[in-house]
Amino acid sequence: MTFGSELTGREIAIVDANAAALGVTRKQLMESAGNAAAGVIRDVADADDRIEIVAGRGNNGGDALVAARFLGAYDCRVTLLGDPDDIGTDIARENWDALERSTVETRTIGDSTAFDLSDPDVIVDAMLGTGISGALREPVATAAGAINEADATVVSLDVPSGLDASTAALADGAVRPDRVVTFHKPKPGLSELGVPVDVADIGVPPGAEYFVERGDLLRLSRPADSHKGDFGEVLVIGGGPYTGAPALAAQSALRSGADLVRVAVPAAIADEVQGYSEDLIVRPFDGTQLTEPAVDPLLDLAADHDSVVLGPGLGAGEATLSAVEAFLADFEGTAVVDADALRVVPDVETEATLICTPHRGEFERMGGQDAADWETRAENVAELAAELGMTLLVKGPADIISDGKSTRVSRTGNPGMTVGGTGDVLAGVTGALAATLDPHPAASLGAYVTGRAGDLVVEERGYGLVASDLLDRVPTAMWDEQP
Ligand SMILES: NC(=O)C1=CN([C@@H]2O[C@H](COP(=O)(O)OP(=O)(O)OC[C@H]3O[C@@H](n4cnc5c(N)ncnc54)[C@H](O)[C@@H]3O)[C@@H](O)[C@H]2O)[C@@H](O)CC1
Ligand SMILES: [K+]
Repeated sequence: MTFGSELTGREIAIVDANAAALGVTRKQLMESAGNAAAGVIRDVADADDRIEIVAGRGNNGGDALVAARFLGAYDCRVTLLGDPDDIGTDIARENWDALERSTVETRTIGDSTAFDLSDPDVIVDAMLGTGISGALREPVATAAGAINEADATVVSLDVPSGLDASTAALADGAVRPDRVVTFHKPKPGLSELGVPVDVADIGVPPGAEYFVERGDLLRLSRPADSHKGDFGEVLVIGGGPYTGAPALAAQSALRSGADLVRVAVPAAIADEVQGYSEDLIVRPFDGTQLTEPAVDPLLDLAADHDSVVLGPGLGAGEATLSAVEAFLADFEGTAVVDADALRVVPDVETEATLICTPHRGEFERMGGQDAADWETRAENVAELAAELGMTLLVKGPADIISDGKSTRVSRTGNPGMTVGGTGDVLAGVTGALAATLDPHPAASLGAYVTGRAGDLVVEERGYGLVASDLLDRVPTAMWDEQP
């Protein structure tokens, strides 16, 4: 179980980058795509047919340049819409250069008025794929019109040029194909076209969707023009017997990009928590631990935040656990629940969107079945997540993330991270991500980034890390390795 049965443009980019992270390059995928496309074209064309291949400047065009190489036995002409120097990627350019040195007939046109077709029997539409944005621009618009007018069988690669794979919207003047060969997985909008769609396996490694890898960082876009509040406000509710945990979670949330992080802790430890960092905005509630009287004010405070991190350092006192239950019963926002607060989750009825981050022992206490191998454990996590109706992130050598529908595994992290406090860092990172992302991607990236931060520390200093060492590696793990 991984992403959905149809991949949007954004997910395609993530899968692409994850395949590369797993050692299967984009050029290999392009080669497989072009080969698969050639197979469908052979299926459509007669041996003496005239084939016109119209290639765009992106990797969709690149696929067609590979296909042309496989169709050397046919009467084939390749038209590149633009100048070779405009070709967007090195792998497409390399395939263009190879074609130019071969016997395949090629030409380039930049000006749409020059676009003409030689009355072909088959036309291959490889102008735009999942990289489309907006209405068709020249020279694609004119070429698409000519293709639609032609008396030929039209085969579109990946998607008809003009279909936006992220929204399933068809641009005006989009190519109307007789057949589509799409790569790896169907795309939104294809099934509504009413034409045969071949889904070609192009050798994307099965882990590219299953494992959370560097490609998933593409979900994090910090637009340069962002302003305060774009990246969410997080409320950490914790502390009591422990003071470091809520401070760690809060500092992790800040390092993960949250604009504001408030920390609600018992008044008895407020000064101590503030002492960890002046960046924290401490909101004390009466007493030495969380108890019922604090719940209503906390619900009001939580309503002003995009996400809540509930649990770090709260302890498992009877009064505290019933206060946690009371809070969750009335809370309707998004919360990451960690540590002892997890004890009450299976029994509480709540409208809240929950991301629970148990370790394996806490997972079992919540009713999950632990298992030695992570495949079995993954199935059990999916089962409990479906039963409880929430997203589970079960920490372990391999972190397992599931909402009951999609299950993924993050393999970053190392044995040095069993030290206390890394769970608080994970909860804070996940809480910050949950302020702007859906629960499942927030949990997936929370696990990946926290583990990666721990790996960076060990790479630099060897074992002996303490949880606070992770803090200044979180931004590195989030931003410095974007594919
Ligand atoms: N992700 C994957 O798993 C794989 C993807 N591959 C191919 O890569 C394609 C995506 O390639 P790219 O991301 O390079 O993007 P595209 O090749 O879809 O198009 C990008 C180019 O089209 C131009 N363009 C965008 N919108 C336009 C519009 N409205 N009018 C005119 N021009 C427009 C852009 O300026 C850019 O030059 C896929 O559709 C697929 O064919 C394959 O190589 C195989 C593997
Ligand atoms: K296309």
